[in-house]
Amino acid sequence: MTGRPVGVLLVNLGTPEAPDAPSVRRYLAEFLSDPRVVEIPRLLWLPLLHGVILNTRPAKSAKGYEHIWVKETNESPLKAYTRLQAEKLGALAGAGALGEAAIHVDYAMRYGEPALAEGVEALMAKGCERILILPLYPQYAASTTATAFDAIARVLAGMRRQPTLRFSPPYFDDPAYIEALAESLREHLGLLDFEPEVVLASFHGLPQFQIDRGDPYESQCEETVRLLRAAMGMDEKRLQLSFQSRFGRAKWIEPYTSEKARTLAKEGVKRLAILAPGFSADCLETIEELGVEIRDEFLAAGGEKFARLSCLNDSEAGMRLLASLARRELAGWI
Ligand SMILES: C=CC1=C(C)c2cc3[nH]c(cc4nc(cc5[nH]c(cc1n2)c(C)c5CCC(=O)O)C(CCC(=O)O)=C4C)c(C)c3C=C
Ligand SMILES: [Fe+2]
Ligand SMILES: [Fe+2]
Repeated sequence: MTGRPVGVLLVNLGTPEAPDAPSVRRYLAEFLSDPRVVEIPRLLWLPLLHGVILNTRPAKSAKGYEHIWVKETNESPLKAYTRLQAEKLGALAGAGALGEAAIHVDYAMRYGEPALAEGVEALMAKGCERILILPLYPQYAASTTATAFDAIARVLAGMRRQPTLRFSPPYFDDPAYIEALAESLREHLGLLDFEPEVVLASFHGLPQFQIDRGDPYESQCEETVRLLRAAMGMDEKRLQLSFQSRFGRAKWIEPYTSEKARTLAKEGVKRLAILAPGFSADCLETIEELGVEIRDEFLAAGGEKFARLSCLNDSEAGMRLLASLARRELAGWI
């Protein structure tokens, strides 16, 4: 290892500290107060958020988090997988997989803990004057990618001696991403005791007006699926696309995963597998929403076999992807 150390900070969305209503309330309050996430005028939104949503949603969501909580390490799956991704990427870097420089890897959350400021400061304390910020969002949305960069810029705004930063771009069409998804999909389909007639790629949804205002998110999801179809040799009927996790009453981008699953069952599809290529780690939205709610809807509508396939998480394919992204974005620094 030579030269001054370089830092890599993996950034994910955020997650509660405990599976109870007060912790979920704190998390949702921070998340849903972000004007990048909810683009409704503050004067209308804040009374609704504090008067209704934060009094009802936390208790319901806490039950979901309780189901999926990782008891051994006392953290949510999202945090557990993101931490493992950082640890494993650090080990890969230590073994020279990213190049010859000393590379420190850490992770942080846009909302909640560990905070972005903590992550940047921890890397600086290890001597990193150059830091690559790598948001774990394959597709760009203002509500995820842009708000992470906004928040990092606010962290630096308070510093006398700032590090030099690079921001990693969205990787929706990166061959390493498509190959990791294809490898993971092949492996998981091979483990099933049935052959799905349809594989559904379900992405987190967005309000339609955010797309209308210029978010490239929907077209990037479509491009990911187009490339994954090509890599898998699947056609449009076999590998389909939908959007989940609608929140509130506004129109979100369609088709909705819940409607899609029911429609497929009603059209006679008996065996369905769902993957979530837009999530780099399994979380409430994949384990509970897809694995329980959507499964139940599919089976209730006449489906017979259902499988939810894991996200890339800290799998070998997933780690190869992160190493590939980091190696490319660190070019010239290492
Ligand atoms: C209010 C609107 C929301 C937008 C816009 C939004 C965009 C968005 N979110 C993710 C990824 C995740 N979202 C997660 C949870 C979650 N998302 C919203 C709302 C919006 N998301 C809510 C209210 C919640 C909480 C769910 C609940 O409490 O029931 C998560 C999971 C976090 C976890 O701890 O498990 C992820 C991940 C993306 C990628 C995205 C835009 C593309
Ligand atoms: Fe979300
Ligand atoms: Fe949800």
